[in-house]
Amino acid sequence: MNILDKIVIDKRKEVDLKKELIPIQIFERTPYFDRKTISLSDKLRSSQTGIIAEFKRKSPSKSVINNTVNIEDVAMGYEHAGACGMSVLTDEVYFGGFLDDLIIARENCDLPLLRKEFIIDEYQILEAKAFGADAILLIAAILTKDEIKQFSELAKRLNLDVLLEVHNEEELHKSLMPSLDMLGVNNRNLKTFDVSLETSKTLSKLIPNDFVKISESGISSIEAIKELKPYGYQGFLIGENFMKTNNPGKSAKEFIAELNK
Ligand SMILES: O=P(O)(O)OC[C@@H](O)[C@@H](O)c1c[nH]c2ccccc12
Repeated sequence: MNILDKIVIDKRKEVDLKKELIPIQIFERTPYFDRKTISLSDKLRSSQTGIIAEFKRKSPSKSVINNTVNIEDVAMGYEHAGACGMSVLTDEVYFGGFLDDLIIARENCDLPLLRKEFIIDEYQILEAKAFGADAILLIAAILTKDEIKQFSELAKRLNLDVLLEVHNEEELHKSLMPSLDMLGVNNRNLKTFDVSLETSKTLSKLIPNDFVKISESGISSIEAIKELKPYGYQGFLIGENFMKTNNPGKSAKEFIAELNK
């Protein structure tokens, strides 16, 4: 069994338990549920740099990345740095994140927030809205075509943007549909952890231009971004490169300033 299969099995158990503890109707009565969201895809379309900076404490491929910084400081730091959006990992077991991180980020910055989660149930989409997210991630590798359609249409009804993540041609073909806003190519294979920017380059020409294209993972230099831009990428999702430093906001600021030169 690969790591992705394992994550999905654990996630199913987690979501089933949560559903018993906190019924879905509670989310509809929370203050953020009717909040006017900020569109990440719109911001990326008009951005020069397109950096989506991620808050990630640990990962299955790297174990601990940063256990000391707090999310308040990082959310403020990423906004001050000029990031276009912020991605918040909410999976606890494998990535050391919490759903509360989303609320804390929401209270400390006005960036569009992407809930980075292994979404396998509509419940998690309502939860994302209640906890202040502006966008959700859907991972093609763990969803059927029907699920992608059903989940993305629900997200649209809640005014959440949808980022659909693919890693190969087959996943891309089953996923293209109008209810998606952004198409993300993950340079990291979630089953083997191999990272290659070539994945973004090869898949770019198969993504129609009505979707905002995002290159995800393994981006650690200005050169990488300059290399990817000609392939039509408008968004760049960067986690570890910022989070491995003791001041992720500061390193994002330096990176974005360099990119703007
Ligand atoms: O830390 P990196 O290599 O810059 O990667 C960030 C982000 O792309 C990565 O965390 C990610 C992309 N897709 C995911 C799906 C689930 C969990 C994590 C991810």
